[in-house]
Amino acid sequence: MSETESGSETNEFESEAKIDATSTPDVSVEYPLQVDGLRKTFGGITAVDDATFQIENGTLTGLIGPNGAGKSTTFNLITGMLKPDKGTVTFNGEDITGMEPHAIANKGLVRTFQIARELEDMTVLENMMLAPKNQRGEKLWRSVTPGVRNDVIEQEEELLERVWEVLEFFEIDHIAEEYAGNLSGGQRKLLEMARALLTDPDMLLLDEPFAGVNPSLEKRLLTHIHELREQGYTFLLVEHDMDLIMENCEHVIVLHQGRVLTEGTPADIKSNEEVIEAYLGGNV
Ligand SMILES: Nc1ncnc2c1ncn2[C@@H]1O[C@H](COP(=O)(O)OP(=O)(O)OP(=O)(O)O)[C@@H](O)[C@H]1O
Repeated sequence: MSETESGSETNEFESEAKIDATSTPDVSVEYPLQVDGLRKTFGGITAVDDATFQIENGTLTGLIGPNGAGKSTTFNLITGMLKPDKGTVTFNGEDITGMEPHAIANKGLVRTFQIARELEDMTVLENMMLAPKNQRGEKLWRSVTPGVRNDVIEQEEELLERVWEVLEFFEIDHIAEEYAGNLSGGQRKLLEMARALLTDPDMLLLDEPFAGVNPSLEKRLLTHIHELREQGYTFLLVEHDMDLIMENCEHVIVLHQGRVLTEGTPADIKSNEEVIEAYLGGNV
């Protein structure tokens, strides 16, 4: 375990940094994400088959299902990495079906991405400065006096301020000068989420964010996710660890063979016979 990870155990993961309220999401939409009749086939395989669900604002929803259930494909369809054969994806009331990933991210629907190899040779701070900023986010650091040369400097300063704010929030400000390639698995996950947050999203899609993360850092990541959820951010989480899903999500959607088998509270899901059967009799 790295010094950072073990050191974090002492402060019980309480982050004092708060994300600036001016950048928190609009909470006026009850169901920001709606997926309706989504279908995707690969040759003879139907990966997603008439999937329909909606995600409530400000919630942490888990998307679960056995291997091959269609979770990753669903994520890819929602975020524009894949185009559906049928069905629609609506975000904040707008049909975003088939839009390009960057256009969807600009709307405030963002997924975390692994740090690309070329970014490993850059520091954490450089990774943050190079994080894609969406148009909404850019407005935050746009100067009030357009056309003046000092604008550029002001924008840079505002961006830097925001970068430090987000680094502090995730408690990785002390490794700002560290090369991304030297980070532990868990620290990389924190950086990935910090980069995603810098795009000023309304909703974050997390695909197995705890894979390869040690328990202490997993707890810290979860603390940050809950803090952000309380501030109004909406999360959709794909995760294989059932206990983690059941303990942390208020709503769970179960995919099976590309369809929504059932959805409900963790208690509903745990006692659902069909779900247990879908997992081949395993403990859910
Ligand atoms: N690019 C592809 N080409 C062909 N088949 C694919 C492709 N992507 C996914 N599939 C198939 O679609 C089905 C759903 O896969 P998907 O990865 O979405 O499931 P998953 O629930 O994310 O699985 P896991 O939990 O194992 O990651 C599987 O049968 C898979 O083999």
